[in-house]
Amino acid sequence: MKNTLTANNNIDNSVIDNTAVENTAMENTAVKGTALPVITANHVSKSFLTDNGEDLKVLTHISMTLHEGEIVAILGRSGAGKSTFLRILAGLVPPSDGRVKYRGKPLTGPNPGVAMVFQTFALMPWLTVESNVELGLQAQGVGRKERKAAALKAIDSIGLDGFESAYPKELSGGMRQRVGIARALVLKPDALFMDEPFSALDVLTAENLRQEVLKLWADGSGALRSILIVTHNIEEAVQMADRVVVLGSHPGHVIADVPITLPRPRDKHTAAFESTVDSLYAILTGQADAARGGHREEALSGLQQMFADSSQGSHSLPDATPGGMAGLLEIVADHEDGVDLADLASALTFEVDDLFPLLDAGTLLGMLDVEEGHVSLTPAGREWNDADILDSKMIFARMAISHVPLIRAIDRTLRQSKNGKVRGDLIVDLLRGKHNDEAAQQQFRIAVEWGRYGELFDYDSDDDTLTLDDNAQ
Ligand SMILES: Nc1ncnc2c1ncn2[C@@H]1O[C@H](COP(=O)(O)OP(=O)(O)OP(=O)(O)O)[C@@H](O)[C@H]1O
Repeated sequence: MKNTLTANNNIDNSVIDNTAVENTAMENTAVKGTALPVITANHVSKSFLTDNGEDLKVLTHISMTLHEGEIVAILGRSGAGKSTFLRILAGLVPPSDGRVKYRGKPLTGPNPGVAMVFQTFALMPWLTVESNVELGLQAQGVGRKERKAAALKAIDSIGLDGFESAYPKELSGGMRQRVGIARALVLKPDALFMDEPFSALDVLTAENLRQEVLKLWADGSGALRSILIVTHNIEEAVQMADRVVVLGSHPGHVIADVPITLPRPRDKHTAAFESTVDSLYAILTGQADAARGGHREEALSGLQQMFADSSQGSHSLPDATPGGMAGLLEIVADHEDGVDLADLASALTFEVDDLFPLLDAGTLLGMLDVEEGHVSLTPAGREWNDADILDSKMIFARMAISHVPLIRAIDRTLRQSKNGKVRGDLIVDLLRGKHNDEAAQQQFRIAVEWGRYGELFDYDSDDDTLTLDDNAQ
């Protein structure tokens, strides 16, 4: 289902507001309807065969178009299938279903209009900067002289002048990624694909490089035309993109396609920027909430059913500790009317998406409300925050049993067993019905942590036994 925002006037689903765009980037910016499509995806789906021979559906019915001169960000949580989608558009992986076209022609192999920049730079350590940048041209059979001239120009354009003869190991992370970008630019691609290009860099370096890429895109030289960037960083998406395509998970699907009409260059510290970040955050978390809603109507019957149900919808317990949640609630409680996510993140000097697991855990437990990027305590959250240690454990246990199907399932399994004991492996095996091995172990670990904190049950890893806590009997 498509998610449309109307509350925020910086985001709408109409055409881009031309008057709002202040810099020369406007010439470059696609005004959809007039700009030609460069790459189109039509109902693209993708499944992978897992080691145990099952089909893992990663993407389902994704349609989108990248227009000439446009910057599009694909935003989604880890595992949503963003990189897989990018690789399909680049022609590096075939879709299981659906079609990709480049300039109107169906793709049958690597996309000739695309050059990629990777998170991990992917440079050849034995080659100099110049040779790394020339690689793609060499593969295209471009002559030596021409290759060198083009490489030096690309090196210069991204601020690497003077480093032509250096080897990757002599460069900082930021400089290495500049080489990665130069290597893509030298090919003069119709579309530059960037897969989390700044996420391995420190905050300041990432910010500088983002600005330089935007400058190059806007300078009218034609070095950079369309850009497709994959990111899980909402602020990055808002800073860079004309349009943000938000992917939901399991399997990856489009939940929103949102034009960003903020004037460029964009200032992160304006109210308009922050409210755009908040609105996108609401789309991402709204998706999680909708999925979670499904749990509450479940009628539990039988062990297998209990665990199958406990893994449905939201598909996993967020990896957050009760202590971490308590810490977050304490900070939110300092603000009587709640606090904006962006402010909360910046007060903690983290990025908004770093808070996801804690926020998800708080909302899952019914302790936090997150609406349109504004976080506040629910009455139960306030009660938990104000309680002394003993009461706080009881409140946590109550909320976990009523809101978290997996905790409820373990609690019921223990109560139904004659001696109040159950082997951990049994629970992990049941969880494997819905999760891969690693995720099943992780879910078990988180459930034990939460169950222990609420004094519902305990786990002895030496003999792999879960037991009902004395207080819970
Ligand atoms: N070649 C493959 N074989 C099997 N499964 C795969 C393969 N490539 C990706 N996957 C699975 O597809 C899912 C989506 O992966 P993908 O890397 O596309 O997600 P993502 O949104 O880019 O995540 P992240 O932000 O963590 O990189 C994951 O569960 C991953 O394990």
